[in-house]
Amino acid sequence: MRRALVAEPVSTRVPEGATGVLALADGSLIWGRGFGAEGAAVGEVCFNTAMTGYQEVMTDPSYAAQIIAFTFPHIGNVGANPEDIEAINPHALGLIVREDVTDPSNFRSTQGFDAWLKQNGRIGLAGVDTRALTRAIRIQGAPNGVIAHDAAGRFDVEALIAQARGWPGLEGMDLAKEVSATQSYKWDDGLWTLGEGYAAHSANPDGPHVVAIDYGLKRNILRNLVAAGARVTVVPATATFDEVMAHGPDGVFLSNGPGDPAATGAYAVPVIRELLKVGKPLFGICLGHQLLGLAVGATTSKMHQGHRGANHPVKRTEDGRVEITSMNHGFAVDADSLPANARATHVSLFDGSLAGLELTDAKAFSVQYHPEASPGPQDSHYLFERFVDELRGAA
Ligand SMILES: NC(=O)CC[C@H](N)C(=O)O
Repeated sequence: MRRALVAEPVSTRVPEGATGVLALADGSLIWGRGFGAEGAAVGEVCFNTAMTGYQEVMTDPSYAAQIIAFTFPHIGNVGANPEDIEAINPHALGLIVREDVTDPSNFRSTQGFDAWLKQNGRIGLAGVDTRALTRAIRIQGAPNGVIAHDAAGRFDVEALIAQARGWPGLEGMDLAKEVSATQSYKWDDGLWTLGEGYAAHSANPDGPHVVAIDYGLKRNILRNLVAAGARVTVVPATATFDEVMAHGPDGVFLSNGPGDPAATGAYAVPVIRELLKVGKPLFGICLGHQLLGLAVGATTSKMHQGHRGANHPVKRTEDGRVEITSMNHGFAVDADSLPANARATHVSLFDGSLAGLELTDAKAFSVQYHPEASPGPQDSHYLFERFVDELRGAA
């Protein structure tokens, strides 16, 4: 039987001063101080070990339906700003932290983190022993739970536990089409405010044309494609092969995104297979990598322990070089399921899981990690140049 996160029997009495709680499907209750928005949200509880980038993490659409425990104790102290977001809205449901969020101290801050969370309807829970929570998650896998915040300290804990138990879990869940853009758009159409340096780049009128399929994409991927010299058009997750081709792509980018790749694969894989058939060069990141794997006949599985952080070492099989990478994934392509026309290009040095693949009979490659990661590390930026340079040759 799984070990509960706190000693049994669990008391349902609200401790003095508690204004927030994490209620897990196994009946565990982790009390703390609520911040950000009030309310309750149900999802998968996972942890992230990055020391910086909490705003990027909260707005990364790949975190839809997830509640993130940050292992770094000081979160929120550089406030919030309009530049560090990976999507217009946050997608993570909430966050769990050790220390209370302090007033911001940073020249880039335009708003306190607490106010930003309130404004965006995201719930925080502070004062939690995040080390103990992380150890428990490592042992038992990412549990389902409800994060709740009520300033008056009123909680119906039985109902919260029941809600956590009733949530079906991420396996089998397609979330890509929920977070995707619903209409195509050109990245350089002024929809995004990127600052002066990027305005110059974003024109790239003669650059190769990349059509990016948005399964939940992060802005910084588009910035990196543009910085490498491409013109970029974004299409929705559910775009058909004909819709993708109507934009006249030189190459197609398969984005990151939330949920179970096998579920999203139901509509994404047939499109990717068609693209391979007509010889379109492909580059995939994270969910896009998993979908490319599925498209060539590999399988994906939910990992016991996902990878989420900014210092994950990955070995490049070609030359043994180690890249320090950012990661955020809970599923992986099963290395032993790769077909004969695919080879493993990168391997995680934490657990040996597959971190990159390349087709030997097509111009298509993908990585499980996030080369676009902002803030850093930047070891893997070369992948954007490799893709766009390849398209230049083909354009
Ligand atoms: N960042 C991503 O694209 C995540 C992919 C997938 N949802 C996973 O958790 O593995």
